[in-house]
Amino acid sequence: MKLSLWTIGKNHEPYVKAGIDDFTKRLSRYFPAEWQILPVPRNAATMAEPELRRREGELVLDWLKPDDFLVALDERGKMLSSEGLAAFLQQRATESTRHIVFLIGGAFGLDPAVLKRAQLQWSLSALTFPHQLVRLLLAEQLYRACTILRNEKYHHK
Ligand SMILES: C[S@@+](CC[C@H](N)C(=O)[O-])C[C@H]1O[C@@H](n2cnc3c(N)ncnc32)[C@H](O)[C@@H]1O
Repeated sequence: MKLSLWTIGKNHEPYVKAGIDDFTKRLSRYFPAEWQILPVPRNAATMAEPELRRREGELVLDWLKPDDFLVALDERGKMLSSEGLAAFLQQRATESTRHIVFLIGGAFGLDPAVLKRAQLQWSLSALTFPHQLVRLLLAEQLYRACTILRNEKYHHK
């Protein structure tokens, strides 16, 4: 099962890049994992928020393959414990999901059409985080979930 981590916007900022690289490398020991940074639509600066969200949404829907399992990160989504995330990965692997796409939205969040396409809308917290920090949290939480699945010493309760 492959894990893709998609985000819209700029490259990883240096203040999070080292951590993202580290956790993504660790995560790759369990599942093939890669980042995809989708480009911001042209003329984004001149677009109103709903238009930008819609254009970004079209891009995402274009990139997705029909059998991709989409997890949209959204603060209004379902909250999971780390054990819950581990159970989710286990279930997807058991059900022979080939590819999970974890999607982080741009500055104005995700388009309703993308949220509708998602099989899971996942909230990390009721707080709103900047998308650069969400990248780091996502990589770390996926790695943590994998260590839980393998009973490895990383996650302490
Ligand atoms: C700056 S936030 C966008 C906030 C936007 N105003 C909204 O209401 O969605 C950028 C992206 O980071 C992710 N994000 C931020 N906080 C999050 C949270 N608590 N849980 C899950 N994802 C979050 C989401 O994918 C969001 O689209």
